[in-house]
Amino acid sequence: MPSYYPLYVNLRGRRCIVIGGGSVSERKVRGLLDSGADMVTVIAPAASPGLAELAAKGSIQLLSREYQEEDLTGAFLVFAATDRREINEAVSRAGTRLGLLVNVADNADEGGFITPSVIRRGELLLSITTGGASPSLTALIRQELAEHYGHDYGQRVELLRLLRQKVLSNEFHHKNKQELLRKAAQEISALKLDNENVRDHEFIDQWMIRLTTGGSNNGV
Ligand SMILES: C[C@@]1(CC(=O)O)C2=NC(=C\c3[nH]c(c(CCC(=O)O)c3CC(=O)O)Cc3[nH]c(c(CC(=O)O)c3CCC(=O)O)/C=C3\N/C(=C\2)[C@@H](CCC(=O)O)[C@]3(C)CC(=O)O)/[C@H]1CCC(=O)O
Ligand SMILES: NC(=O)c1ccc[n+]([C@@H]2O[C@H](COP(=O)([O-])OP(=O)(O)OC[C@H]3O[C@@H](n4cnc5c(N)ncnc54)[C@H](O)[C@@H]3O)[C@@H](O)[C@H]2O)c1
Repeated sequence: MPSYYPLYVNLRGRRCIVIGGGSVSERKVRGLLDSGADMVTVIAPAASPGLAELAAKGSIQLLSREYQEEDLTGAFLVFAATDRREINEAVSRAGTRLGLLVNVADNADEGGFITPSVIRRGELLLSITTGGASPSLTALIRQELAEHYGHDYGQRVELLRLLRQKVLSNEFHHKNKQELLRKAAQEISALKLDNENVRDHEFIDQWMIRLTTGGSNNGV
């Protein structure tokens, strides 16, 4: 079994080619779009209604024909997601020869990367994999984590980003900035939040005062 190196990739401006247009392809395409990919091409003689709709909206380019090797030219990521073993294998071989990362939907070990299950809460991005051992267990764990890390985590992270910018700014002087930031993360992860709080700069200023004076945050 291979072992995997996790990383988060910025796909803006990078061509992602998906060969095959069924339900697996559609899931991968939606994952790409959710990640900010803006150059997604799907190649398949028949595409799912969802993919056709994304193409009609201009979110993806859809080429309604069979795969040819030249399709991989200029790709950054490649997904082999047809229902034909020999096509997926050919895509994987051609892509690997070109030095591209290929995901193979029906034979994980043949490809260069696998796709994890994902939870997005603003900038918080959790990903889970079992390395292909059990995609069903992966989906189950995602469900459990999604309940634990609710949608308010997006706000927590946004607030912590703003606080961190302030704490790290040149105007702010404190002997232990890292300790302050750890304390803020601990306290904000335990706090009840609503949208208003995050936009309110007074709220952040109050936090700054409380953090620097070591006061309790219960009243914020
Ligand atoms: C996480 C998720 C992300 C995504 O696809 O976006 C994902 N599979 C998901 C669901 C899912 N996939 C399958 C089932 C049916 C039940 C079952 O078979 O268990 C379910 C469950 C369901 O649908 O609920 C069938 C299946 N999957 C793969 C094979 C081929 C093989 O084993 O080689 C077959 C058999 C095909 C056949 O029957 O022939 C292969 C892969 N699937 C992966 C990812 C990669 C490893 C992930 C890991 O192990 O952690 C890997 C290795 C390669 C890759 O695709 O990158 C997404 C969950 C989304 C979510 O809910 O969050
Ligand atoms: N990795 C995963 O998460 C996962 C999950 C379930 C199934 N699978 C596997 O993924 C594969 C695809 O599953 P699906 O449910 O999306 O299948 P599907 O039957 O819904 O779709 C297959 C697609 O492949 C296209 N296709 C066939 N020949 C082609 C060619 N020569 N060039 C380009 N496109 C071609 C078809 O037009 C169709 O759009 C299967 O092998 C399945 O076993 C993977």
